[in-house]
Amino acid sequence: MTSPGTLLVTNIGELTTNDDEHRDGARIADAAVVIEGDRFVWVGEASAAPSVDQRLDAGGRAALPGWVDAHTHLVYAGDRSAEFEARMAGQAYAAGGINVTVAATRAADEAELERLLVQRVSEAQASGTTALETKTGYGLTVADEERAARLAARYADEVTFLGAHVVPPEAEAEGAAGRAAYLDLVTGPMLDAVAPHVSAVDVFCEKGAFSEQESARVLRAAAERGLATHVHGNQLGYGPGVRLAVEHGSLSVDHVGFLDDGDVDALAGTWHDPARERGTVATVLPACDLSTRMPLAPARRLLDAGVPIAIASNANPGTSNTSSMAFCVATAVLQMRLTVAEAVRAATLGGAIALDRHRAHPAVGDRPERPRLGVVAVGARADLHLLDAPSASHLAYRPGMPLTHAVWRAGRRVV
Ligand SMILES: N=CN[C@@H](CCC(=O)O)C(=O)O
Ligand SMILES: [Zn+2]
Repeated sequence: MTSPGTLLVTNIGELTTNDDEHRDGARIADAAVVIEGDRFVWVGEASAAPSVDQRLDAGGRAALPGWVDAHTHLVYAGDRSAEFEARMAGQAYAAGGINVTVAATRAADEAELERLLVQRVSEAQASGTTALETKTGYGLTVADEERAARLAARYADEVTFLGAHVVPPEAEAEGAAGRAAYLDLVTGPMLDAVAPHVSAVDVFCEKGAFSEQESARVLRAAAERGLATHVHGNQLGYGPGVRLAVEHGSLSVDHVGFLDDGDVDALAGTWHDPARERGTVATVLPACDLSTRMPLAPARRLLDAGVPIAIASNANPGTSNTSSMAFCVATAVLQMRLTVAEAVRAATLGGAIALDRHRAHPAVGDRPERPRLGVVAVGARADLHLLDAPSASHLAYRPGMPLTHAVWRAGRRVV
């Protein structure tokens, strides 16, 4: 194995691969990986590693797949720290705050919006995020949503259309007719405008946002165009979000703070239903739960019921202004009662499953081949996160500490 650009990272004290073939929670002790181009080409015990042209000694540090952040809202302008401060003084979160960001985002010029997006993506990368999904949803006109989707497609691995975030004020002012006209727009011309840039459609199914019937319409329109779906559901109270996601075969339902037994059973059932190609992931957003002072999503209960979960940051200016996946993982361990291995897996492979990126996709039309994410395995994209720690447990054992030592994304060292 001597082709130029081949790199051996060796003397990895503990490597989390997420590859179930490896014993001990898919971890290998005293491990090494070989990266060639944008892929892993060899993974195993350091003593058996092939010799290659470049070699990096990891000094016994722990390594894991880069974080796969499957839920963010990074295309926006403006600041909502005053709303946050009021919330910490006792005010409840309400969907209406989204419109403050919509106004600031519409007012920003494209270069500024792109600068802000790039800054946020680099910030996420600096703490080990190597793959991320981001959503539109702060434009809410055809032109503003198209602009957000187009910009996002330059920097995110997956882009999701969230025209159904809230009904914007100019439509809300027209009452029921304005609402209906806005839904016509979201499921028609707006969806057509963003379609070249997005792989999925999302809807905020909640009081103050979209009803069950309205949300179902959005999900049907996505399916008619062959797009995958996600649902923001059960965030502020019990509701139909999970049920809708299950009925419509969504890749994930996100937030899931308020679940009854029927919701949990329905999600688990999607993974045992032979009529389905795959099930619906429950994506938990611990930083958002804390920042809105909502109960933490029942991640332990979901896992015990057999529901695959993802942990994501939900980075956005309203409910979760952080892209730190390490913070989310530490919270999931310390407060949601996950083991370290479960939390790390949910923030890497879990995110990849929520985005349908745990498997490789062949090239289609203009879209190049998309390699597997969230695992350290031969053929997967070479996304690797080296910690300044001997074990991944330090992510929760030393919460809040800057543990990112080095990061490779698609074979390129970025940190
Ligand atoms: N819940 C809906 N959307 C975002 C919040 C958006 C905002 O408040 O700006 C979320 O996922 O929490
Ligand atoms: Zn969100």
